[in-house]
Amino acid sequence: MSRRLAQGFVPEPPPGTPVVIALGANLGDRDGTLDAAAAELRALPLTDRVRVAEPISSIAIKPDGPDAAAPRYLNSVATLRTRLAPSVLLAALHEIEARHGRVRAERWGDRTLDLDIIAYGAVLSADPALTLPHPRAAERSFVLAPWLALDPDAELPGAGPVRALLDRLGEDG
Ligand SMILES: Nc1ncnc2c1ncn2[C@@H]1O[C@H](COP(=O)(O)OP(=O)(O)OP(=O)(O)O)[C@@H](O)[C@H]1O
Ligand SMILES: Nc1nc2c(c(=O)[nH]1)N=C(CO)CN2
Repeated sequence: MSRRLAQGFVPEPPPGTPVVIALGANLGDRDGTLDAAAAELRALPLTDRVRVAEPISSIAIKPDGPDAAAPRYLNSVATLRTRLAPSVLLAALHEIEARHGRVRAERWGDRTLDLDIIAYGAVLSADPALTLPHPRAAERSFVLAPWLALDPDAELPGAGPVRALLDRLGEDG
């Protein structure tokens, strides 16, 4: 045994990768579902420093644009550190979605819970099964606004400061 271990030195685990997750819900008890999902993120193995933004209400965006007839969304963002690999984290998020009755039918259809990985450290991936950063994050004020509220210095890898991205969306209406 090394002298440091013999002296009771317990090494810190590696700190993990900073990850940003978007949460959205527009069916059912949206508040309750987001609260439960936040608790489930806090309970993930090898994961700590989970912070969750105050949810915002947003109009449903459908493939043809904003849809005032669809139920409004509650959206939030969580930041955390994890030592789970990206694919393992995505599988865990799909399990959480499934526990909340998520059904995948039409594209951008109404849903009880959606969990997307917005960024996993500075990892860039074009894999359709897990594209990083999330390819539509920079266009989504319902992602950028709660993220900025959690972290005023947030940066979307490859796209720049979240504050500037959000300002740009504001100018476009
Ligand atoms: N960064 C990512 N986060 C979550 N899922 C992703 C990501 N990149 C690719 N995917 C893949 O996208 C598939 C569809 O995900 P999902 O049903 O949540 O899409 P969506 O929420 O309807 O649309 P959008 O991707 O525009 O938010 C998932 O099965 C997953 O494999
Ligand atoms: N307001 C809002 N609209 C959406 C959302 C969402 O989370 N919030 N998610 C979508 C697909 O992920 C499609 N449209």
